[in-house]
Amino acid sequence: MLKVKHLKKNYASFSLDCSLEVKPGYVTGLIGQNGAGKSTTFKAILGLIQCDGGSIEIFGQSALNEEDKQLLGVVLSDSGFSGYLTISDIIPILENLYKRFDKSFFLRMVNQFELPKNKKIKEFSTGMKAKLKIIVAMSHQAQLLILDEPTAGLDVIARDELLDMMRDYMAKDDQRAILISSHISSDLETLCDDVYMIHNGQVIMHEDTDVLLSEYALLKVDDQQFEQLDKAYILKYKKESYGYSCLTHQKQYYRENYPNIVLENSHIDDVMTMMIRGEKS
Ligand SMILES: Nc1ncnc2c1ncn2[C@@H]1O[C@H](COP(=O)(O)OP(=O)(O)OP(=O)(O)O)[C@@H](O)[C@H]1O
Repeated sequence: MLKVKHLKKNYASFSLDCSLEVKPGYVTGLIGQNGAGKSTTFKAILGLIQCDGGSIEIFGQSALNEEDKQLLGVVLSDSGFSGYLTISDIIPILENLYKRFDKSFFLRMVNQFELPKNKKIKEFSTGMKAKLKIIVAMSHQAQLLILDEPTAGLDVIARDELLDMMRDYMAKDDQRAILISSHISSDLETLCDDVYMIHNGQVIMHEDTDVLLSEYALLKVDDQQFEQLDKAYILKYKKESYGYSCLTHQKQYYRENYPNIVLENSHIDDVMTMMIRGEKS
């Protein structure tokens, strides 16, 4: 559905070189620190900024045509309707923009999230604006959703509701897909099928979320255990006050061969931190 190969964008003090793929039926996450290049990647995919190299294939083509734009739902941090409009004002705009705009779904979601229909959007709270953007992106039965930090600024309950909404959206059609970025790794862990980690404009890891959660682990070892440890399956290690923490993608190997070592299940945040701050073994 979306294939990005060595997408390049150069700014004065930043260079992006990103490859990723989003398959039909998949929710793919893009995770990275502030300034890692997530928004630049999303904007380049959408043709909103000029690329300096690489290729993008979206819906089997190298550029988005008008027809394909109907198949796309987008949330960007700096996108949205004029703050002077109300939800009632934007309904006819959406009807005009999208052939498959589903007004009853849109209104159902607006009611579910208790968004006021006749209040100017500029008077909405951050969370209300975020909810409206996602509802708009989902209301025309798009095949691919590209969501840059859609849950930013939302409280736990609202985030949960929106994650459920994304799951429902996926469940309705097995050819749909979502590319989503988030700072909140728990969102990605429960929603995404696979995750790309981006750092300084480079993809430093791509893994299925199931594998990440079931086969990756942190070993906590003292200096002596570290010396004796087979490092064949240690991706990164970091010096700690007690010795070392080591990231492995072969939890079972260390569980079987080093039964006395403390082994902690890792979360996406741990893996990300180790991949960025750890030393290569
Ligand atoms: N128009 C621009 N001109 C110059 N530099 C830019 C421009 N847009 C982005 N950058 C730089 O590119 C880098 C990546 O920015 P980007 O917005 O893609 O990061 P991000 O991963 O989305 O971060 P965040 O999570 O903070 O939104 C940053 O160093 C940023 O300063």
